[in-house]
Amino acid sequence: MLLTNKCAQHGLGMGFQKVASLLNKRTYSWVVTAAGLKLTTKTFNAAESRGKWGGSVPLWCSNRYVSSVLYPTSTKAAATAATGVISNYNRQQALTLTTKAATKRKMVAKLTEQERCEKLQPLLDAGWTLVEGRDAIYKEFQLKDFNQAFSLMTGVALLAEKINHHPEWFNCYNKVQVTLSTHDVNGLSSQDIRMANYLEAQVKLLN
Ligand SMILES: C[C@H](O)[C@H](O)[C@H]1CNC2=NC(N)=NC(=O)C2=N1
Repeated sequence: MLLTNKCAQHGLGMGFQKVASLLNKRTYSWVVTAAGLKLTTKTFNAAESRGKWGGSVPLWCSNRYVSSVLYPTSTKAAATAATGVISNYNRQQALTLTTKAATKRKMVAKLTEQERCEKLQPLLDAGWTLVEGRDAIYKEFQLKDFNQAFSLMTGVALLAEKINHHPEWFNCYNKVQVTLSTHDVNGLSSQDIRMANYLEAQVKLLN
């Protein structure tokens, strides 16, 4: 479960990263709920939390909503900062995170204009097209037969799971129609470039 990029966009990524890196402290006084941050008197000691949940600190995330995150009392400033950010943050947005993933996950952001020139243009030259009304790219691949089409899709599926980035696609016999966009940033990101380049490379190997 990872911090979504919407959080990073609103600066929550920083707040959470700061707080997340402190989540190994011993006592807590703030709780994040799906409705936002609230004060709590709960205290955990690291030994108990480690024993009880296995990880260093429990993060109660169900599906895509944080039901509670406990902040260290000694960092009320950080929690206040996070509170401040969360209070400005549309609470209806889904957010899921873990301490490890929150600190490690590389936040993807929408492609900049420069990146679009440098990284997107070569794909457009290779036959990808911009999707009308969306910040997304599309290409139809025609393979030799269904077997080739499906082996291409298998490779993409493995990559998708590895980088946690999934295509929108349709397959009919030897055709694979692919649309790429990053839902978390509502547009194109480096993840889409990476997946498109992977597709281009795989198709070259198959043909
Ligand atoms: C919760 C999960 O990590 C996110 O929804 C991932 C999954 N796969 C994804 N795939 C795509 N194309 N865009 C995303 O923003 C995305 N986000």
